[in-house]
Amino acid sequence: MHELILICREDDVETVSDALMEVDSLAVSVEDADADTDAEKALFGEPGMPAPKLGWERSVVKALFASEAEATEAATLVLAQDWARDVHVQTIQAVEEQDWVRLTQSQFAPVEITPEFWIVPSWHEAPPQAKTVMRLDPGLAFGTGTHPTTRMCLRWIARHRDLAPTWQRVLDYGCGSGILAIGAALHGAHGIDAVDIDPAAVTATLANAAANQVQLHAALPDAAQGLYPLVIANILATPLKLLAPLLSAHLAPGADLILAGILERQAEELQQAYAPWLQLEVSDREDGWILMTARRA
Ligand SMILES: C[S@@+](CC[C@H](N)C(=O)[O-])C[C@H]1O[C@@H](n2cnc3c(N)ncnc32)[C@H](O)[C@@H]1O
Repeated sequence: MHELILICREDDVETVSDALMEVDSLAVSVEDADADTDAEKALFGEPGMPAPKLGWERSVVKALFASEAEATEAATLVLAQDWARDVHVQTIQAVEEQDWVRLTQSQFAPVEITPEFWIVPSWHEAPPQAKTVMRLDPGLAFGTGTHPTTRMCLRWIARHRDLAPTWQRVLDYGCGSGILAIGAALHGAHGIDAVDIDPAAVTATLANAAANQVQLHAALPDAAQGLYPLVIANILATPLKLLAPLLSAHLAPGADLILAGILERQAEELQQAYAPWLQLEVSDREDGWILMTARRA
C-alpha cells in the first residue's frame, strides 16, 4: 500500500477528497496540517450533528492506494486540475501493512459507568468488579458509552435502580445504538420502547439488544404510544425543545424525564421550553454537558 499526502486550503478539502475517491483511492482522511503547533485550531462539533467544517485552514489530505504507481498517477491527475493551484504534494510513501481490525479494536476499551456497571466491547474481558455488564461494539449508530451525555444517562439509571419495579414501561427517544434502553433493561426495566428517526439506529438497537439477551421493542418514533413511568432522550437542545410537548405527553403521573445532549449554557432555554409541563433541574454535569431531569406531579 502507498499513501499520497497532499496539503491544501480548507476551501479545497472537499474537492480534493472527492477527486481522490474518483481516482479509486481506498480511503481518504483529513488532518490539521498545524496539529501540535501554536497555529493548531480545534474544531468542535456536537453529537449527531454534521462536522462544523470539513477541514482546517491548512489541511493534510491522506489518500491510500494499492500501489505506488496508482498514488503517483492520482497525484498527477489532481495537480492537473484548474482548481488545484493551492494543492501541493507533500510525499508519496509506503504504508506498512497493519492488522486494521486489531488496531480499531484497541481504541475501544471497557467504559466505567459506575464502579459496578461497565460497557464492555465483545473482544474484552469484563473487569472483575463489574456486576452489571453491557456488551456493545462500536457500530453505525451513536452510543458506545464514551460520550459524556450517554454516560450521564446511564449513571442516572444505575443510581436509581431502586425505582426499577416501577419501570414497567420505558421510552428511549432517540435510541441510537440502544445503549440507554439496554442499560434500563439490565437494571430491571420492562416494556421498553426504543425509537429513532434513523432506521439504521433501529436495526443497531435490535442487534445490540439481542447480543445482551434483552427484550425491547425498537422502531421509528410513531411506535411511542401512551404513558411511561420513565422517558429518556439524549438528542440535542434544539430537537429536545421542539419535542417538549410530545415527550411531556408521554409521562405517566410520577414519571421521571431524563434529558441529555444539552450544553451548560443551554440549561435555561430547556427549562423555559418544558415549563408548561415540568420544572427541569440540572442533576449531573460532565465536560460542559449537563443532564436535566424532572418528575411529573
Ligand atoms: C446523540 S444520539 C444518542 C444515542 C443514544 N441514545 C445515546 O444516549 O448514546 C441521538 C439520536 O437521536 C436520534 N434523533 C435525532 N433527532 C430525533 C428526533 N426528532 N426523533 C427521534 N430520534 C431523533 C438520532 O438519529 C440519534 O440516533
